[in-house]
Amino acid sequence: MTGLFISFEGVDGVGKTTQVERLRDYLCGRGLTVRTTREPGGTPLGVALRRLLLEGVAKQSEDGEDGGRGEQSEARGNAQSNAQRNAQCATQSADIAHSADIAPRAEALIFAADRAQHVAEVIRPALRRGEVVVTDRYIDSSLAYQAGGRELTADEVRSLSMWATGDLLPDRTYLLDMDPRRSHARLDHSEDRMESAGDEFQRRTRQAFLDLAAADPARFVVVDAAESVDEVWQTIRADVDQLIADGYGDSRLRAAAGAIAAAATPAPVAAAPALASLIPNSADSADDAADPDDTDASESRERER
Ligand SMILES: Nc1ncnc2c1ncn2[C@@H]1O[C@H](COP(=O)(O)OP(=O)(O)OP(=O)(O)O)[C@@H](O)[C@H]1O
Ligand SMILES: Cc1cn([C@H]2C[C@H](O)[C@@H](COP(=O)(O)O)O2)c(=O)[nH]c1=O
Repeated sequence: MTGLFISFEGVDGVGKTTQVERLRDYLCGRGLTVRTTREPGGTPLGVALRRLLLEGVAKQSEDGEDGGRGEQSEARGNAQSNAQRNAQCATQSADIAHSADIAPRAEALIFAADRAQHVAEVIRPALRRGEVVVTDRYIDSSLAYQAGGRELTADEVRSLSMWATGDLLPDRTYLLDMDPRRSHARLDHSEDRMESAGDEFQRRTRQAFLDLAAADPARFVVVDAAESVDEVWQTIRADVDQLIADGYGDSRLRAAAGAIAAAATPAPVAAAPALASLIPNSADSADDAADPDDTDASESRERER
């Protein structure tokens, strides 16, 4: 039996984390097991990768010093000898003291590595247990930021991510959309490496998200994130109620559809069985999500995009 896989997407500060928490509380309150998680950083490996991606790597001066960040001695030694080699061969090398910290392709690979670990360690096991997985960012962030923002090709980034995940896509993606200049103003921390990529980068990223949503209306729901927290939540809640009532997920979710209808309807006792009877029986289609290492697994979530 499969669980239900939901992702939240959007540019920085649109309110994803806020709505992930609302959805978790709502579904937990109805007796479902909900696993909330995020990218990058949903696993111990991911936490280390997140630090690299958001804080960047220490710049090396020509004499090999690491700018005071105290990197591990082995890494420093390697970089130092590179710096020395560069100094001897100045015509063929960039000045590493002033080079960009992470190249776009390297960045895409690190996000994909984070996602591969995340799917293997957290998402697939939870879906196999029939849980609801709610992730704060997933593959569409790579398509929007690394393809839209950094201007790698969408095909490259998609192939990389689909390989990393064994083609696992969410059942539903909520795209919280608003002008990044306004959403960034909501942030109460200093900008990280991605957030400080510039207005034009953020504009391209937002547009890429909107293009992705337009191309896959069955998976995406676009929500106006400039509305209040409550208004945004009401839109999501209405959709998730419908999603569950329509029969996504396993029998526990179908049972929950009755509970949700009961909570929302003044005459719940009569309404719940009627709703349950509308939900298709998915006993023969529901199975494990596809696993790159499990050739017998269902392909219900393996959708080519
Ligand atoms: N609809 C809203 N209206 C006004 N403020 C909001 C709204 N939603 C969230 N906020 C506030 O905006 C800030 C950012 O919200 P949140 O952390 O949920 O965004 P996010 O999209 O997860 O950000 P990030 O991309 O940096 O992880 C928080 O202070 C939050 O309370
Ligand atoms: C998954 C993913 C994320 N990003 C970017 C988007 C954000 O700027 C940061 C993550 O920070 P948050 O506070 O957790 O939102 O990383 C990306 O560029 N590509 C990705 O695949």
